[in-house]
Amino acid sequence: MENLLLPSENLLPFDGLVHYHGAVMDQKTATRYMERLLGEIAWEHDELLMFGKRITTKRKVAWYGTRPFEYTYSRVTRKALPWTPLLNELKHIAEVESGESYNSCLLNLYHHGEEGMGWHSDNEKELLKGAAIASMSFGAVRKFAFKHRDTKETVSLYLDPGSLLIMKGVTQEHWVHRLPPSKRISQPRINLTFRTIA
Ligand SMILES: O=C(O)CCC(=O)C(=O)O
Ligand SMILES: [Fe+2]
Repeated sequence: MENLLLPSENLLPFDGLVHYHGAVMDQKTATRYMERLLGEIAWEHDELLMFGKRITTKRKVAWYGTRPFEYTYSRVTRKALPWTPLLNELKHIAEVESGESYNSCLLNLYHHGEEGMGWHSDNEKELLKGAAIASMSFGAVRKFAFKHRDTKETVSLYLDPGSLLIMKGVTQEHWVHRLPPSKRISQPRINLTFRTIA
């Protein structure tokens, strides 16, 4: 499926700014980065507290920072792993494309389409409020959706390998987003969100 969108267009009708840049590298380069990310990142199953119980996610995650930041989500505190040359290359691409800067990166590995992420916003207290978040995707094409907290309006698009999606302004205050599961997809996908810890 095609997204006929220009990066200059805001995908949201109001209350935030979301720009889809599409692929920001050629597909051979994107495939190479997918392989390197699979091999070089310290992937771990995520532990969450849900209804007071400790649960382990099927998807794998990793969190890296340019400094040893601490970050708490779903009541679990984590310390950022030390920055790597690979992440530096990808952060540079995200910064040049978006004209913004970042100091940390949360990575998610979805082994196949049945793994996804539920509705949430990226509004953890450690994040610099209003700062841009750059989402870079590799591997399987997956659908990504936004839903307005009050009007329940939804906006969705497909995220291609090597693509960049920028969320900024008041987006996280008014919209939640998710990666819906899809039974038909058997290939893995990796997503990186470059963020700014205050
Ligand atoms: O995998 C994605 O595209 C979304 C990831 C996400 O929303 C997050 O890490 O907060
Ligand atoms: Fe998110």
